[in-house]
Amino acid sequence: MSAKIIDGKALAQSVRTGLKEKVEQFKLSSRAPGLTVILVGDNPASQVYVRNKIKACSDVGITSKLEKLPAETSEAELLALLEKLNADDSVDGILVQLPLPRHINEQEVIETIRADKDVDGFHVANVGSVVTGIGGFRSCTPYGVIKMLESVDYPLTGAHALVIGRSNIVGKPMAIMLLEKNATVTVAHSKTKNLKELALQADVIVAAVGKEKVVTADMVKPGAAVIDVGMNRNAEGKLCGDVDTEEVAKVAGYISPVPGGVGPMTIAMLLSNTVEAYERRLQKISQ
Ligand SMILES: Nc1nc2c(c(=O)[nH]1)N[C@@H](CN(C=O)c1ccc(C(=O)N[C@@H](CCC(=O)O)C(=O)O)cc1)CN2
Repeated sequence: MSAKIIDGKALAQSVRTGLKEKVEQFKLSSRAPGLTVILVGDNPASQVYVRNKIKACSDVGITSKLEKLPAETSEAELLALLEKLNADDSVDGILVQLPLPRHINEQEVIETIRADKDVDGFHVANVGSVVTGIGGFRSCTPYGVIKMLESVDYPLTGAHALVIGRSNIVGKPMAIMLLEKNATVTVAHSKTKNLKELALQADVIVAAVGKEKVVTADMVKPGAAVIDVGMNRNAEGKLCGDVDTEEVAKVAGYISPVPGGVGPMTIAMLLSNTVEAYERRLQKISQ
């Protein structure tokens, strides 16, 4: 068997085209949606991701602003900036690029962003809303994974899904979103003893560990959908995911590669959340 590729780059482009049309309509009667991105310090990967987010905003017509702060910025200074942005009516979405320098408490920062401007979907109120099924912004990476599975009409109802990794921004919300789609979900992590046994039972595997070749061909049930969320560098310094893509593709039914899979979808779903934040705010104002 040779797996079908779930092309995140192409899917992200089609999401962005849809958003662009929406934003053009908004601009005819009102203003464009606005996103402020905050980057603290000079982490090279974060600089690339932030640049890509700003460019993606511009491509779909979202007004974006980048607040670049030095690595020595204190937590109090960052929180004060967030309070200012929370109160600014021209700002629909706020995003603080992670990771933050070690002296800043990430959770404190996330909780300071107004939940209705938290387009990353990391605020505890948004996580809680998604868990209870009452709405809220969805964390962009797992939201992108769901869109990728839906794009190939993967039947999630009754499927056994294995999420490998339990981070707050990917693993845990991923499990909830798969559950919402009526999958039977298992979450594996660094203390899981029988990973291979669990993986062989799975119809869907989402690998979000941050370690090369955590998922190998001998762990995959023939025909399974394998979504790679890892972002690692191999021995040659080349970007790779958590899945041994070349070998797993011989067994799986669907596979999403790194690069060109979940990464572009993370940015597309950020744009989608920003547009949603804008629409919700307009609705509130007109009520
Ligand atoms: N505030 C946030 N911080 C971080 C998030 C997030 O969703 N919100 N996620 C990651 C980084 N990230 C977005 O910020 C991100 C990572 C990777 C990609 C991507 O498109 N990757 C490309 C490859 C890029 C390359 O060549 O280096 C791909 O997979 O094709 C997009 C977004 C942590 N921080």
